[in-house]
Amino acid sequence: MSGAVDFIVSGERIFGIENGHPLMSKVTGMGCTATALIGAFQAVNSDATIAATHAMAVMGIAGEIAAEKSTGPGSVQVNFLDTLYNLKAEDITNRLKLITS
Ligand SMILES: Nc1ncnc2c1ncn2[C@@H]1O[C@H](COP(=O)(O)OP(=O)(O)OP(=O)(O)O)[C@@H](O)[C@H]1O
Ligand SMILES: Cc1ncsc1CCO
Repeated sequence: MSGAVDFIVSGERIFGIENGHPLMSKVTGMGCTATALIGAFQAVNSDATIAATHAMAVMGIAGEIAAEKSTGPGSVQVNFLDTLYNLKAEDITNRLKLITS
């Protein structure tokens, strides 16, 4: 379930990702983008729950970096793609807001 907090729920395990930016909800197709990223992460991680959590962390962190560089939804859309392309491991370690149950 996506939103201000993304919840990844599977059986007994619940993870929350508190990254992202409200402007992301103003860009049509961000949900589909999240689905595509989750699919890509499934291809390289046999733990589907962790793969989805990692994907949403990258989604949210790229989204908040993009939004910080933007003046509205149009620039968020373009900056999101560039931020994803340029994302560094340190961006994830510095910004990750993970909630564990
Ligand atoms: N208020 C918010 N704060 C932080 N991140 C948000 C917020 N709203 C949405 N997001 C982020 O935007 C991304 C897309 O989620 P959203 O809930 O907007 O999808 P959606 O409505 O299904 O999208 P669409 O229908 O446009 O494809 C997620 O990564 C989510 O974390
Ligand atoms: C189906 C669809 N078409 C444009 S946006 C959208 C929702 C997926 O993000």
